[in-house]
Amino acid sequence: MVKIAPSILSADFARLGEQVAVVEKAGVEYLHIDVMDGHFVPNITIGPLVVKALRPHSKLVFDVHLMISEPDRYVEEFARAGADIIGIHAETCLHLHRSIQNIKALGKKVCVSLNPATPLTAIEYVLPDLDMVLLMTVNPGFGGQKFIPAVLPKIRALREMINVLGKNIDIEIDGGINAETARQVVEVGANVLVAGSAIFGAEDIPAAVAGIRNAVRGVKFC
Ligand SMILES: O=C(CO)[C@@H](O)[C@H](O)COP(=O)(O)O
Ligand SMILES: [Fe+2]
Repeated sequence: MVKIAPSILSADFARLGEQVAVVEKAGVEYLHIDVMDGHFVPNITIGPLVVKALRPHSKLVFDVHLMISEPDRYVEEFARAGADIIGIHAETCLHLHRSIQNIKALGKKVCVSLNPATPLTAIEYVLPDLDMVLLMTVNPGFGGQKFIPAVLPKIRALREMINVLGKNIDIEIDGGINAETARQVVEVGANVLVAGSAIFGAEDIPAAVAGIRNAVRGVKFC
């Protein structure tokens, strides 16, 4: 089943708790939390304090997308704050295998993210250790950017790699997802969809969630 992960980057930060409750009630599975440091990406967002503040108010799976340099320095703090899945960028890790093991040792699910230009070979030898791979379909740093269709063959190639392994590894797609692009990425093997502006930017948030859900209903990897 396809999971929907609204990104709070496009939420109203002055009413964050309320907005999380709205998407939770709309039936999404994950809450996608974008952490940016102004160094790895040209934007600064939030840290573990916000994760900790939201945790008692939501039962959603907290999917923390770390877009920060030297993520090893912070993973323990995010784990303690209430992250369920911790995602690190391969581009930020000098010792990717070690960083993955650090997250696993904290008892958290581990995700490795790749920018649009980073090849799948960056994760080839660690893939069996991962719970999820996040493929960026925009350059990281901002919500509301245009989907990069050149990533579609990369999604398909990753699904084929995972099928060969015979393991249950999720493929999460992040950037420019709406009802139309959601369908395109699910057709080539994605099963977790991040959507920020398409959900929190909508007049009717539950209708936007339903629109994405309906667009991918019954769509099979082909
Ligand atoms: O990680 C990021 C951006 O770097 C994302 O999670 C965005 O927040 C997605 O926003 P939309 O493209 O869906 O508006
Ligand atoms: Fe993200």
